[in-house]
Amino acid sequence: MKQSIPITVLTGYLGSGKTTLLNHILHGDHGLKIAVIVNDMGSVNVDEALINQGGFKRTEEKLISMANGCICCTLREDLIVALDSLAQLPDIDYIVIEASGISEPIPIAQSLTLPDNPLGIDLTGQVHLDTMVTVVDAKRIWDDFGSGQPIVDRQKEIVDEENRDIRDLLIDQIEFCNVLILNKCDLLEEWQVEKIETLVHSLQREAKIIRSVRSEIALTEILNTNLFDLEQMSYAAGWIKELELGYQDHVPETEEYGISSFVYRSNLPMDAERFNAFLEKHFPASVVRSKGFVWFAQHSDFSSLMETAGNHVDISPLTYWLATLPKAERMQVLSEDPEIKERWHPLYGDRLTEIVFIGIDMHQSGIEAALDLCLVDEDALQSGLYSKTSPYPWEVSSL
Ligand SMILES: Nc1nc2c(ncn2[C@@H]2O[C@H](COP(=O)(O)OP(=O)(O)OP(=O)(O)O)[C@@H](O)[C@H]2O)c(=O)[nH]1
Repeated sequence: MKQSIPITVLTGYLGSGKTTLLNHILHGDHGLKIAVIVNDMGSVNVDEALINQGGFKRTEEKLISMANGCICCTLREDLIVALDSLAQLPDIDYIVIEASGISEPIPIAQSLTLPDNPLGIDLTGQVHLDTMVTVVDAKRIWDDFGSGQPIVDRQKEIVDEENRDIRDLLIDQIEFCNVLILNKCDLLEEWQVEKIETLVHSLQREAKIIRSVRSEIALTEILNTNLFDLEQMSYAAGWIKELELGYQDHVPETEEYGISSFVYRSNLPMDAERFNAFLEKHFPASVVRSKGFVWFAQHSDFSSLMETAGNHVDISPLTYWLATLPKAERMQVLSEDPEIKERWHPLYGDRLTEIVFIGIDMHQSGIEAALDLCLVDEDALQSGLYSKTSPYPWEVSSL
């Protein structure tokens, strides 16, 4: 008889280090054939692309991407269907689910453990929840709570459901897990990490707390741990509350916290200096997380990955545009991937800027207008009359 497949769920706030951890797992020396479900709230699943870049295809493992919603609410049924279909595959040893950064962990655990969903699919015996992991950005916790009011006092204050904010989501994610990874410890001093560890421990007494940099932890801490125990977890206050409310009554984060997302797209390139000035001087505080691919006029042969998480900005060269590859190679990829072919621009090929913004009460049109001002226009591009200077000292050979 086929054995039930264990599942590890990775939750954690936007930009905490879940994808970094997932890539660490996929490159790990565990000998497991792992299927992965990646969930992104925006309509473009950037994580999926990054995981593919990270060598996922090489391992020929199974990746299911769920975008434009959250597996704890709008995509909950899709998650159940996906797990049901993965369980039918003959050679999967393990499933890792990366939840979107705004997912609440309890409804996800519910979907995996309770047989009474509206689809009538009973996952019991096919898959089981092995470990709930929460990745926490230690720097963010420090900025949000560490230097000011103690986190436990804030928790006591949270009595009015109408006034829940992002910090409550962070607390929910901290509270409901078996393993808590305190990531980005490199961004704090030792005494600060100690303080944060104490604060987190005051909220979460059961979970194992592991400090990390770039989510580098021993994989035995989060795979096949057998730590998830439904009965024990049922004592968690939030879990009981959700159970009482029932399956359908989970309030989506969009309503609960005023979170929204949109994708900025352009077929024209960005001017690197103007884009950099936007990031450094005019980046709106309402954006909690952004992530995407940028075409820079000054670095036109390859795409760049830009991402922001809180106050941190990361921008780096990623990979050559298909349009720059030799014709035979390009035709080969295009014949295999009709989606790229469909989006192919007659002049610029697959070059495109595509950035997902997730934030709270964002002024979308204002952000779009600011980004439009960074574009190099068609005439300048055609004539080559645009600034060639860039603040990014990238060597093409490093790709
Ligand atoms: N300094 C520092 N940066 C880190 C660390 N771990 C991850 N990062 C960076 O933080 C950013 C976010 O990391 P991700 O792994 O994409 O975070 P995520 O939780 O998957 O983000 P979402 O999918 O948007 O929720 C990236 O730029 C990472 O390179 C760390 O330990 N230290």
